Amino acid sequence: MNYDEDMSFDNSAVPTSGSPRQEFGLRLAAAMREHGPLCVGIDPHRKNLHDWGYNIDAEGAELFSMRMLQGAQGRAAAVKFQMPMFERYGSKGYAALERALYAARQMELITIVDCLRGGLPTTLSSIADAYLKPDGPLYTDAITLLPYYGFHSLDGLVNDALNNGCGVFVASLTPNPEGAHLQSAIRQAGEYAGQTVAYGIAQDAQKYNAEFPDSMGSVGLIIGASIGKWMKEGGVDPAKFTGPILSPGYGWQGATDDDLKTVFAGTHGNVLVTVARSIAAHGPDIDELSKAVTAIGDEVRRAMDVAQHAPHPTQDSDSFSVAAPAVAHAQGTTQTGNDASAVPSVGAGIVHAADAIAVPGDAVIAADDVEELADAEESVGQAADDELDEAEAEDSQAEAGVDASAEAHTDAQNAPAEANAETQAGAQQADNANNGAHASEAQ
Ligand SMILES: O=C(O)c1cc(=O)[nH]c(=O)n1[C@@H]1O[C@H](COP(=O)(O)O)[C@@H](O)[C@H]1O
Repeated sequence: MNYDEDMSFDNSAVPTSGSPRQEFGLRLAAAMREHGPLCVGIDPHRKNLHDWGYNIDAEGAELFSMRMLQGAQGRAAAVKFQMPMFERYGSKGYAALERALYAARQMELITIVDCLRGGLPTTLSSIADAYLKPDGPLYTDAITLLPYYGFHSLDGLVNDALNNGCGVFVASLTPNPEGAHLQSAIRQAGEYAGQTVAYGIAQDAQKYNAEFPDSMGSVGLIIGASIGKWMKEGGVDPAKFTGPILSPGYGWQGATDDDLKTVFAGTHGNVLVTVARSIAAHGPDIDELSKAVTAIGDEVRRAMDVAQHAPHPTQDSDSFSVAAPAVAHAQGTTQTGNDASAVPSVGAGIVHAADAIAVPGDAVIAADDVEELADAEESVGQAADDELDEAEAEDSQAEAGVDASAEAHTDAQNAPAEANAETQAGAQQADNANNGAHASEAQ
């Protein structure tokens, strides 16, 4: 089946550029149409660096990134950098991330920096300056955000992102069990009183996307691929969201093709599936990484193709119709040439917490099942926690072992030389990208 022909958002019918506020969604949709819905997670975790025989330092993180980028180039729509895994090395780590971002842009990969920031508007304006402005040191296409000061605490940053042609992904229903407990809590007051925390987040994000109803928006959500059991409690229906959805959890964290098909049934070609460790496990050989990106990309593409053609999981008549967005259009910009007839009608509301969601391939989640599901989730959560503890323990051992024996370890001895060579290649790309950036600034 030709994925291109089956994108629910026929973005070939909309301009590839238009209002800056539309730009990230359009660029990401075009990249997903060309390369499929995979986002390669670049997580230079100490265990990954150790397994690849690299030093656990900024140089190791940069070398790791350059190899992951080469595996992803031309095979995946986007890459996502796990920012704290660079930050841990201080200024050298930031410099490594800056160079990796430049290299990724030169490779025409959409970049997301996973910094999961949140806070009050004054704090966030500095985050926008760092990441979302063309002259920012860590300029990227999109960043991830936490909305737990309230979604509107993010409005200034979201507008900065949109006005600069960038996007954001706001955590909504994350795959960790405690996250589900928090995010499915019922709000006591305010606009969304009586509905879940996650519902209000999704609804507020959707208001921005309603600005461009005929194409994928630029304000995204993070919805874990393994949250099937929590969809009813969470009160968020991914099929009614028209911005991009960044979905971690596939592969290493246990989510399968069936989970993707279930959780994202009826979505619109707007789900970007992040995979990090299941790809890194094939490194450091670039051919092997490339093959892994292609193979996992194909799996994810097939699953999402089924998902987006699955019947909409809920037909609630009380669907919310999203009010006109309370955001201003960028001055002097216009939206042109959208062919609304080429795009299916997309309900812009997000399902109410009390509405049941019929999950294809699974049972309709009924109220009676909730207790049973909660028990099941606890055991899954415990298993996941145990696995994480084990991984952490393994990581500490690995790090202790590597740190102690770094000088004697043959691989570790080889790594810096290789790191230098590749870092120079990355730096060269960064220089070229810099030159390009300066050239375009000069124009
Ligand atoms: O922000 C994220 O992307 C994220 C949010 C979340 O709730 N869970 C989650 O796993 N992630 C990230 O998604 C990636 C998943 O990596 P793997 O589990 O190795 O494929 C990692 O970079 C995680 O930090």
